Amino acid sequence: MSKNPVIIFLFSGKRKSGKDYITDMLQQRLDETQSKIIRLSGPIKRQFATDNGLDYSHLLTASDYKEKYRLDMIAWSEAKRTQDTGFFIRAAIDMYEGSKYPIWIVSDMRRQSDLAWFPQHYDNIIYTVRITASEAARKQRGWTFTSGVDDAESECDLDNITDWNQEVDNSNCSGIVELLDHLTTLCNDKLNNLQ
Ligand SMILES: Nc1ncnc2c1ncn2[C@@H]1O[C@H](COP(=O)(O)OP(=O)(O)OP(=O)(O)O)[C@@H](O)[C@H]1O
Repeated sequence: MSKNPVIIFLFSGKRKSGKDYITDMLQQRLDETQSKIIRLSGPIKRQFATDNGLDYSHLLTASDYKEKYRLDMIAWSEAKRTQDTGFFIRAAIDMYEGSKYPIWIVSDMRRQSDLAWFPQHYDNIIYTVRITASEAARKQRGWTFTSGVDDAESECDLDNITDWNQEVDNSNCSGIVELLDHLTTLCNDKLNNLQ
């Protein structure tokens, strides 16, 4: 039976806080045969694109295209999730072939229900990271407050959670190397324990 995963990183943060930026850097540091970025939004975007005749690859980029459809995607996915809280999580693990990789990097945690699901199914191997950034930094990266998006549950549901394993300010690059060093050490410890 597969022992995968041995560690799961759950990243969250407001829009343009730098989740993709940091999780990409983390994966570049790790052996790509050992780690996989899992985007919970992946199957949402794929299915939404199929159902609405849209370009799936465009929805994945930090583009105006993604922003244009964000509201509709949120409403559609909320309805699915209400029926089954684990629906998109299981679909994402499947889509990114999680069972092949010991290290999972979930880059877009947005809801308390997602945060509750992982320890229920993968106890003791979860490490949560909250990325923060000042509004000024986020604006510089292209963020503008959008009603219906920035005040929606998908953006605010984790705002009052405080018990993250680690919280990092990504307003500038000062804390990133230290974070990546620490996470890489955690991964190596876990992988060494397997041998
Ligand atoms: N520390 C940093 N230094 C320089 N550029 C950064 C930094 N962090 C993020 N960026 C840039 O800011 C932009 C937004 O970052 P990113 O896409 O990682 O945010 P996100 O939190 O994943 O956003 P969203 O929730 O909208 O997908 C990207 O162009 C990224 O390259």
